[in-house]
Amino acid sequence: MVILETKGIGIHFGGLKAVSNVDFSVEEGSISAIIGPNGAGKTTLFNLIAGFYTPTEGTVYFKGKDITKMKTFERTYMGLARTFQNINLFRELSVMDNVLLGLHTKTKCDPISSMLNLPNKLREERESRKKVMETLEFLNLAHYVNEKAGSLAYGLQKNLEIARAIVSHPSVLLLDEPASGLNTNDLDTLSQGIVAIRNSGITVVLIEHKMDVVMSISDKIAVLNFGQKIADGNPGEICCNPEVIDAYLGKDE
Ligand SMILES: Nc1ncnc2c1ncn2[C@@H]1O[C@H](COP(=O)(O)OP(=O)(O)OP(=O)(O)O)[C@@H](O)[C@H]1O
Repeated sequence: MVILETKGIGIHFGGLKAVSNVDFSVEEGSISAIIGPNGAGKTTLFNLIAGFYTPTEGTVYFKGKDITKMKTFERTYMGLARTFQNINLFRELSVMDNVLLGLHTKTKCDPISSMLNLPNKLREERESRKKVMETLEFLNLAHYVNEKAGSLAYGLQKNLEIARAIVSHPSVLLLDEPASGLNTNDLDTLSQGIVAIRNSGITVVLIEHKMDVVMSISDKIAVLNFGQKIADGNPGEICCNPEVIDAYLGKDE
């Protein structure tokens, strides 16, 4: 079943067609990748899907519903989560507090209960902390729960961003270049982590330049070039597609 889909989606910035007429669909329970050269429109496509940009053409569907005009937070509430290309943590806050922030869209307590520390507020906070600990354990971060986010090594900070995005157990996780800046040793761990996330029931869509990661874990790959989709298929189909080789794989990235 298709869980996420764009039909004819596009956005123009002045005269620049950053994304143009892109049909992109994601099967529930899969890992999909979006690849393409620098400036091809990958992050812009994510921004259109997540609601950071309003398209100048086309439609976005999530769980069968037209979400094109929905606000970002409404999409998050429906179960669409994302990470950003650059690390976007609260460096002075603890690992626990950073991940707790990822739950704020799902907590139900009203402000008065919060101020008065009413029992339902306390219970909710206990449950939230338990969920955070489970997520940290899942991503091998439990050991760092009380550390400041900014004090963690780069690879752990990237993992922490993923923890914050998945703590509310979204239906779809959009990962923007999760492997950027990681050393070769960390790439295998990242790939295993992404597969484990998918196996836990979260559909994953990633933008990635590291071809080893893309080819080893993706069920489907879509290729963008100059804002347009030039190919999609499984890794075997993509890596021998002449247009893809010409546009991307043949270049040194
Ligand atoms: N808000 C914006 N205003 C104007 N131009 C933009 C904006 N956002 C993106 N662009 C342009 O749209 C094009 C696509 O950018 P985008 O960041 O989506 O590419 P990308 O494929 O993600 O590249 P990279 O792999 O380098 O991250 C680029 O030419 C970029 O400069």
